[in-house]
Amino acid sequence: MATRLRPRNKRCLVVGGSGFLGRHLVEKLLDRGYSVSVFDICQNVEVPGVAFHQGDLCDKQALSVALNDVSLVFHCASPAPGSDNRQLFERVNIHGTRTVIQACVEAGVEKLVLTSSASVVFEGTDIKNGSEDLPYAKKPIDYYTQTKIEQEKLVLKACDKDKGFLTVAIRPHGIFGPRDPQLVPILVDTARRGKMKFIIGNGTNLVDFTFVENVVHGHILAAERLKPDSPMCGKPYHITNDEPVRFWDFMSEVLVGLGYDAPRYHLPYVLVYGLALLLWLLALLLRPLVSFKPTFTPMRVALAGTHHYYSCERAKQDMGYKPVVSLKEGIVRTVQSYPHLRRGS
Ligand SMILES: NC(=O)C1=CN([C@@H]2O[C@H](COP(=O)(O)OP(=O)(O)OC[C@H]3O[C@@H](n4cnc5c(N)ncnc54)[C@H](O)[C@@H]3O)[C@@H](O)[C@H]2O)C=CC1
Ligand SMILES: CC(C)CCC[C@@H](C)[C@H]1CC[C@H]2C3=C(CC[C@]12C)[C@@]1(C)CCC(=O)C[C@@H]1CC3
Repeated sequence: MATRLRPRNKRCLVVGGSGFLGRHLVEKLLDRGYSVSVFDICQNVEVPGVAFHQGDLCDKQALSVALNDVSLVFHCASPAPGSDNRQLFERVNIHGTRTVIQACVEAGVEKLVLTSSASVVFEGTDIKNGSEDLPYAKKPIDYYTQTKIEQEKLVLKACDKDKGFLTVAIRPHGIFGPRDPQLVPILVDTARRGKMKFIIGNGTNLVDFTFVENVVHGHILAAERLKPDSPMCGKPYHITNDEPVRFWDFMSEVLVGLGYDAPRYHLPYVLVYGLALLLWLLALLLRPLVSFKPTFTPMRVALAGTHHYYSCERAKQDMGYKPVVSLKEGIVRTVQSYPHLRRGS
């Protein structure tokens, strides 16, 4: 069907559509017959049939051009969580999201689906089968989490049935899959530097890792089920694989799949967390003189040594969500997609 003939509710814009999740979302939307445009600060590849708008989401004018005749917006742009740049996070995740909301309202967009994060409730201590009713983290563990909280609040508060502007937030956790720029590449880099020999803590902590196609499925379901009379308006939803796994079993499976040794020796969690905190402080203090980025940040150590898995019961009930790819299958497909990261290549 020619783009201009598609019904208005099938015309969408993916803000952050050049990123890992964004590109998978764009591909699935195209498969499902949507007319798709992308707005991103950078263009990694050209996707046939997709109009690309290059710009910063803090620039309302640039956004407005991209929003012309669009009724559905997915906002999945964010600076990389590994960055330590507080100003960048505040500018993009808070002020930028405010700009996205304003531009959407002015352009007459009907639905805004935000990619939030399950980490908005994570404070570095155990979460077991956490529901969406958990309070936001009072002491967010880093600037990324702090600004994701503010971003989610802004989007959910903007939901206004009377004005015909509906919003919803998807909270994925530990997304992995082909083309992921962080989880597998960081893991392999750490292994290649001989630093993946140790298990932090006793190794029994359960976490969620979510295959990217399940996250995409959750976003599209949310967009399609979001209606003025649905319970979804202005609500957050966990989207996971619904198969919590031991953090260190998951890491080991990926490492072994790529030809590396699984970590074996245990280190006490408190010791590693303390060291990571010390290194982080040192990096902060020395920043004007020398710049170094520790691999084991307090956030990563906390994620590696605690339970953090979430219930997606609400998504099942309100939007009929069910993962479409199992964890086992997701790991196989992910490992196959990284031939260049195999040991010896
Ligand atoms: N990767 C993960 O495990 C998880 C990710 N998320 C969220 O999912 C979303 C997507 O994450 P990923 O695809 O992993 O990240 P990514 O880094 O691959 O993609 C983010 C995209 O946003 C774009 N972007 C950044 N700043 C921008 C700006 N000022 N204006 C326009 N575009 C801008 C980037 O160019 C990039 O293409 C993010 O909101 C992230 O917070 C949530 C939970 C887990
Ligand atoms: C060096 C090792 C101890 C850990 C290597 C793997 C990590 C890079 C990843 C394990 C869990 C991942 C994760 C995220 C990023 C990559 C990991 C830390 C997020 C912080 C990405 C953004 C979110 O919203 C939450 C994610 C939680 C899990």
